[in-house]
Amino acid sequence: MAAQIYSGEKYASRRREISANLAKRPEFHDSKPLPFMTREEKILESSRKLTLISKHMNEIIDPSDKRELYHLNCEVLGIEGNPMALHGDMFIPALTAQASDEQQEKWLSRALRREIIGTYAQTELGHGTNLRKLETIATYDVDTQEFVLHTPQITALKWWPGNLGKSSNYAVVVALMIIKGKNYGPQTFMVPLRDEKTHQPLKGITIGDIGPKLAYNIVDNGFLGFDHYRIPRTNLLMRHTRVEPDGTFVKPPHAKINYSAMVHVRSYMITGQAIMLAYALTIATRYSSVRRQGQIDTTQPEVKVLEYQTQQHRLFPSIARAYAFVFAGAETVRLYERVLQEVETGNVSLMADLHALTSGLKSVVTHQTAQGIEQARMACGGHGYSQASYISEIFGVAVGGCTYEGENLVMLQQLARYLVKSAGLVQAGQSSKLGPLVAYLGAKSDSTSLIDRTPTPGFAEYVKTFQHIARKQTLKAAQKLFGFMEKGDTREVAWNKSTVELNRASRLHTRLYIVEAFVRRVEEVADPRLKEVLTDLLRLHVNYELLDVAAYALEDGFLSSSQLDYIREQLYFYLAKIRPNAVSLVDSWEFSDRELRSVLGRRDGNVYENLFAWAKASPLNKTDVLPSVDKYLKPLMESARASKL
Ligand SMILES: CCCCCCCC/C=C\CCC/C=C/C(=O)SCCNC(=O)CCNC(=O)[C@H](O)C(C)(C)COP(=O)(O)OP(=O)(O)OC[C@H]1O[C@@H](n2cnc3c(N)ncnc32)[C@H](O)[C@@H]1OP(=O)(O)O
Ligand SMILES: Cc1cc2nc3c(=O)[nH]c(=O)nc-3n(C[C@H](O)[C@H](O)[C@H](O)COP(=O)(O)OP(=O)(O)OC[C@H]3O[C@@H](n4cnc5c(N)ncnc54)[C@H](O)[C@@H]3O)c2cc1C
Repeated sequence: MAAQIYSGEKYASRRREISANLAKRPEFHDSKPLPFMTREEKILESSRKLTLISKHMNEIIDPSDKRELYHLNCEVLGIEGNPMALHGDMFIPALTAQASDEQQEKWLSRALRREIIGTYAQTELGHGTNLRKLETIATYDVDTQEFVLHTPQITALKWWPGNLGKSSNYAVVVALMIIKGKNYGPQTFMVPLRDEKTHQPLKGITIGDIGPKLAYNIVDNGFLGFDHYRIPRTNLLMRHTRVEPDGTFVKPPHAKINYSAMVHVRSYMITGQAIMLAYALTIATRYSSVRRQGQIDTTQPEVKVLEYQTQQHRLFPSIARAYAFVFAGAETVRLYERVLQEVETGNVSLMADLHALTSGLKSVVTHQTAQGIEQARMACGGHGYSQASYISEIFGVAVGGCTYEGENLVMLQQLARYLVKSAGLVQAGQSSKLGPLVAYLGAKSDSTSLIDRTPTPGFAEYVKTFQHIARKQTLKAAQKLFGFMEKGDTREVAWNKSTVELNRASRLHTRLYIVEAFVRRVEEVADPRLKEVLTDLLRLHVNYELLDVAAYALEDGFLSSSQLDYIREQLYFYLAKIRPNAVSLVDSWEFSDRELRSVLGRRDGNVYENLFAWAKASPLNKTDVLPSVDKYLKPLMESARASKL
């Protein structure tokens, strides 16, 4: 099963080897539990381990293999980030996709050798979503052939970029490019921030950390201001866009080609989110198979809480989603790598499809992941609320994904633009022009769903039902938009009046895609035992997801209430059928205890002993009487006692 999750036996077994190697190297392990450390201690500890990784990486992994590096980072550094998180996630991808060969020789090679540390500085105090209204300006000075970076007002301060505050000495900065008074929109520049030897900020740069956040606090998200700060013309990233010495602008082959670093993260983060969801479910499912509370048969001992149907309903659909997301994530990464290669040859034809797909997936997956993690926390009762479970940190890190790389409701609208165009083609009788991701929009629905109308409905009946729902909602939302426009609204006003419906269409389209990705993967599985378990999980998935969106199919009679009853019964049947395999389904992700960092979710199942040992190690228990008691509580009690006398 691990080979299914990790798209092949090779990587699955490499993960095991890497974990086994690290188990023998105590210097790579957390020196104490992360929840017992201050933010400063965590950053120090993470930097220590980062240095070890840089020194010994070649002995443990193939550093050219992104996935091996990712696993090494998960084991050693964990999810709370590290001082070079953005260096790998965005700085290097931005240089790879946007720097010219010459620029890559100068900077990318140094970045890859970790001679310099960089980040991606785009968002500002006043603007994150609307990139065209960024306020940092890069004005071209033809005389000196330099760009002058400037922060004209407080809202123009860069704000949020990861590792900008304290760790990075370079950044890929996004600024509005002005040449001879003309605004050429957001462009990307390579900008030195700190002296390479002293790490002091360079003259003209104001820089610092933005303070603690909900989670992800090892990362020093930062602020950055420029005071007429000059960089050479050749620091504009010029793989696709160019500015000649005389200020002539040479257009890229696609207007949004500079957004590639964002598309990179959106493509990879689907897998990252699946893994965080699986972390939380591993903890909650293991704990639920140890925790005993209450009885189902009063003549029998107390049961494991995993026997309760409600507990299964709380956890198992999310287990299925974690599998579905990791399968969908593998597809997005493949498409991203393909588009990256094609763009290199000047072919930008798939950029719009990739952008639409990743915009929808990032939104739906992060939202459902956060929901699933929070349910997993609640499924652990009181102990879920303790940081010993580590689920609150997993939640905090994962839920950030709803905001970063494009606020979810905004990104759903990006997909909606694509769907509306596709609906326009259908309306114009040009369905043959629809791309493969939306070809279903041009098909005709059956009059009713065939679920429960054939002896054993296959996945095709479910897929058709999801297609019917997504198609109906897309065409309806597009019609609403077109209707407002016909009545005289501008497109923008009409759009704003239709966005709740349009975003619904985007979600339904994306959920259909996720179901199809799951079906595609299960169909490929050859091993019959594995296929049976995955088929059960997929059946749970399709029934659960369909119930969740059934209102759309009930309202036009595509599904009847008796079919809905059938779907509910199927769901309950598969909850029970999956129960014996539930622990194996989460164990198949093969997370080591070190990677999971959860006292509650350890493989040995000794929950109570482990919790007690953890509590005893809490910094508060170092002494029996705290200074706060000596200083305040004792005098308070003493004076209360004295006044009674
Ligand atoms: C196993 C590995 C796991 C790895 C896991 C990694 C986890 C990493 C963890 C943590 C890292 C966190 C790092 C976070 C970083 C950041 O947050 S960086 C900042 C991100 N910011 C955003 O995402 C901003 C969102 N806003 C936008 O993207 C844009 O403003 C916009 C909303 C897309 C609008 O852009 P713009 O105003 O320029 O657009 P318009 O002029 O209106 O044009 C819209 C048309 O452009 C098309 N478009 C937009 N983007 C793209 C694209 N990228 N590619 C192709 N086409 C694009 C869009 O479709 C419209 O086309 P149309 O007119 O034909 O409809
Ligand atoms: C953990 C984390 C890490 C980050 N790392 C980085 C980084 O490394 N580099 C970087 O540059 N940035 C980074 N960011 C910033 C992040 O990309 C932005 O916060 C994000 O893109 C959202 O933009 P915003 O903050 O401007 O939200 P806003 O756009 O102000 O959103 C506020 C509300 O307005 C709504 N809204 C906005 N526009 C529209 C619209 N057109 N239609 C309808 N509703 C709208 C949103 O849906 C939301 O409900 C990070 C953020 C976080 C949380």
